[in-house]
Amino acid sequence: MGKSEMELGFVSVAGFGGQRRRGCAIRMSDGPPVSPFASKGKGGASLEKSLVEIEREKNRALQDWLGDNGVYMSDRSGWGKAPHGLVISNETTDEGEPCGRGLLAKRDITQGEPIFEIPVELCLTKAKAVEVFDLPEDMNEYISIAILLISERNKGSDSFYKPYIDILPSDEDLNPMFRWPKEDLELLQGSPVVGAAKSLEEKLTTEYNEINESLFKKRRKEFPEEVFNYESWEWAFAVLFSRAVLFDPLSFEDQELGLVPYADLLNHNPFCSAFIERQKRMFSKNKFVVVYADRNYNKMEQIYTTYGQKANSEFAILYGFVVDRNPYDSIDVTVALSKDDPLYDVKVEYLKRIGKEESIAFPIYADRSPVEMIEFLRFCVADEEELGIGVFNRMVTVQNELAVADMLVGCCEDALAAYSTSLEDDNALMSDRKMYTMFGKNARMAIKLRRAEKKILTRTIADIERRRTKPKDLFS
Ligand SMILES: C[S@@+](CC[C@H](N)C(=O)[O-])C[C@H]1O[C@@H](n2cnc3c(N)ncnc32)[C@H](O)[C@@H]1O
Repeated sequence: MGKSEMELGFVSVAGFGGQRRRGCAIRMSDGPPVSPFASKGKGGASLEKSLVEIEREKNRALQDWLGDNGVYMSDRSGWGKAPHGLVISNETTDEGEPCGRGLLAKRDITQGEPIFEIPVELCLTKAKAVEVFDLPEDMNEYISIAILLISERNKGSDSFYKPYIDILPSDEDLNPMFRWPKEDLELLQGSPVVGAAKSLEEKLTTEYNEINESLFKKRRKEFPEEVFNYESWEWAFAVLFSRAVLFDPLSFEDQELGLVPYADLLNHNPFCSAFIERQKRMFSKNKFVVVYADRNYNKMEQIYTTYGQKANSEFAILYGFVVDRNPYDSIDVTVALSKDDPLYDVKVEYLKRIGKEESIAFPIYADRSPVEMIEFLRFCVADEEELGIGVFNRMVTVQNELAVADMLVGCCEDALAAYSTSLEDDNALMSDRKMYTMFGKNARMAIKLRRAEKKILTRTIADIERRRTKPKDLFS
């Protein structure tokens, strides 16, 4: 049984008005970060009450549905079972940002305790989709589950999954970066994340067009255009990217993608190690998805999971949020052979032979640069003699090591110069809390993300400058 990692965006954006800063329009919200359930204006109190009540009813319906379908939801201990220990909160926050629903401990929970167990039959998987729609066996898992999800949402009250579908974020509340409007992406001018977000959107469009031609149009009765259109396709993928779990990721044969009702209410904490496992039971052919507590939790504490050791850019693109305290944050920096290098042709020829490009993007972190990048840089800056040594996994010569430092500093400086704002500008924007909270959610995430990237680049430069006097220790 391998660890499963949530691959995962919900976001509610209130973008009104506008402010210009160095050519970038920043959309403002009409107030501080708000929960999707908060109300505004006259008559707000009663509206809020009813919205809150509606969302609570959805939670109750989900919990009843889980109980009716084999999940132990009782408040009492059962045979070998502790009372169900969770309650759904509709208004969780992290770093001052609303996170939507989340799961809280209803009682003290002990480290290692199985917090809940969901029968695999309740999960939405490719196998289910193939069963319902007779889809081609070789169809991609994401596409198969997206088709099932769109179909179940459209069934409304007739869907077995209704209580689950009802708690999924709506189209407006689902705002991963690949769905951001152009003006929000402009706030990230210079960041490599913009290209990545656009490329994901293009990929989704291409895939939709292909499936539309090869399946939907050919089986129109089953896949009517008013249901299986690009809007629902994008919604389904945004749900999948932000909520699906990969079971048994380490086993090529057993790994499987699935949406796991209830488990997908767990929010992300980079310091959490709680994992989601699919297990087989003794004396039963049924499998369960189990979540274990990674530590002791006090009553009313939020229970988290980890969505994996991802960079903020990945969280933004797939889930629509960014975390400041992300120890795994990185930024891709592209390093390349110089065309002015007298040995350019020889080096390109060599790289071709070993199947490498002459320009490669590497992730750099606040506290380290990848060994492979340093090796590649040593090769890129090598003179004829150094090239003859042919070993780049350690310092070649002092001169070569210092040339690597120069090149890396140059790449980081170029990357910093590409943004339309400086780190100081972003620090000032974020430290003015009143102003910062007035921005729409996308704008807040964009500022947070570009600031985090600039911090990594600035730290890398400072670190190299500090170590320059001891070339042997520069990259060892
Ligand atoms: C798997 S769902 C978790 C349940 C979700 N909060 C809901 O309301 O259904 C993932 C989504 O929760 C939100 N989220 C999870 N962890 C977060 C965090 N640390 N900060 C901000 N938003 C978070 C994001 O919108 C993300 O796309």
